[in-house]
Amino acid sequence: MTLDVERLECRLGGTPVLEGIAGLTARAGEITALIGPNGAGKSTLLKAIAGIERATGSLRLNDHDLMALPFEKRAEHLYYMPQELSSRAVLSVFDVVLLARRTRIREPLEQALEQVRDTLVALELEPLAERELGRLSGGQRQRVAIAQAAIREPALLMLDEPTSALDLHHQLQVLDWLARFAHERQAIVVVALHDLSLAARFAQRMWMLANGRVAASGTPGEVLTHARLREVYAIDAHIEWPADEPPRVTPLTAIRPLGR
Ligand SMILES: Nc1ncnc2c1ncn2[C@@H]1O[C@H](COP(=O)(O)OP(=O)(O)OP(=O)(O)O)[C@@H](O)[C@H]1O
Repeated sequence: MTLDVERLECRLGGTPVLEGIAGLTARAGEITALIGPNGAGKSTLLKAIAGIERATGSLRLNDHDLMALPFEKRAEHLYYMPQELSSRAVLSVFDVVLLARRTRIREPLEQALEQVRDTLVALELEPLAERELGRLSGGQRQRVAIAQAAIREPALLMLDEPTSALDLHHQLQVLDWLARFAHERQAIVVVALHDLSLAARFAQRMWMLANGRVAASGTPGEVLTHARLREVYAIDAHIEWPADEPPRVTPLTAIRPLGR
C-alpha cells in the first residue's frame, strides 16, 4: 500500500505554487514527514492530494488513480486535517468525535461508541469528553481534531501541522500514538511538521519541499544534511547522530533572508 506522487503541478490565483513534484512515495504503516520552510507548498500539496485544490499530474493511492476520482470519491479513501480549525460547534468533544465516526453508516452504534471512548483515552482527551468544543484551549482543540481525523480510519491520513499548538508532552504523545495508529491500521500517515528533530524521530520517510519543488526525499538521515539545511532553510544547524537513533537537529543561526 503506497501513495505515489508524480509530475504534480498546482497553480493558485494564476501563480504556479507546485511545480514538477515527483518521486514522492509514502508507505502504509509508516509516518511520512512533510517538511520545508513557510510558503514552500506543504499545505498546497496536501490539499492537492485531497482534491481541495485543483492540480495536474499523477496521484496513485494503492490501486486507485486519485486524479480520476472526484472530491467526494477521494474522501472515501483519505482525510485531510487542515492547519486552521473551527471551534464554533456547541457540541461536546465526545459528540464531535462520534459524528466523525458515524460516516461509517453500517457500523453498530455500540461499536462506534467503544471506538470513540478508546480514541479519547488514547489521546488523553477523556477528561474533556463532555466539554463543549468552543470551550477548549488551542492545544486541546487540536488534539480533538486529530481524534476526529483518525477515528475515520482512512487509508491515507494527512495532518497539517498537528502539533503546532501542543505542549512538549502532547507533541511526543500524539506523534507516538500516530506512529502506532499507522502501524496497527496499516494506514499511510503524512504529517506536515516544522520541528525537524520531532519529524526525524517519528517519521520513517521525509518529503522536503522548497519553493514549490521537491528539495529532497528519503529517510531522515538522507534528507537532513548541513548543506540542505543551509540551502533550503537558510540556517546553520548542529546535527547530532546518536548511535542507532534518528538525527537530532538544533537550529543555530539564520544565515540569510529566506525569500518567502
Ligand atoms: N490562494 C492563493 N493564491 C496565490 N498564492 C497562494 C494562495 N494560497 C497560498 N499561496 C502561496 O502558495 C505558496 C505555498 O503556500 P502553502 O500554504 O502551501 O505553504 P506551506 O509550506 O504550507 O507554508 P507554512 O509553513 O507557512 O504553512 C505560498 O507562497 C503562498 O503565498
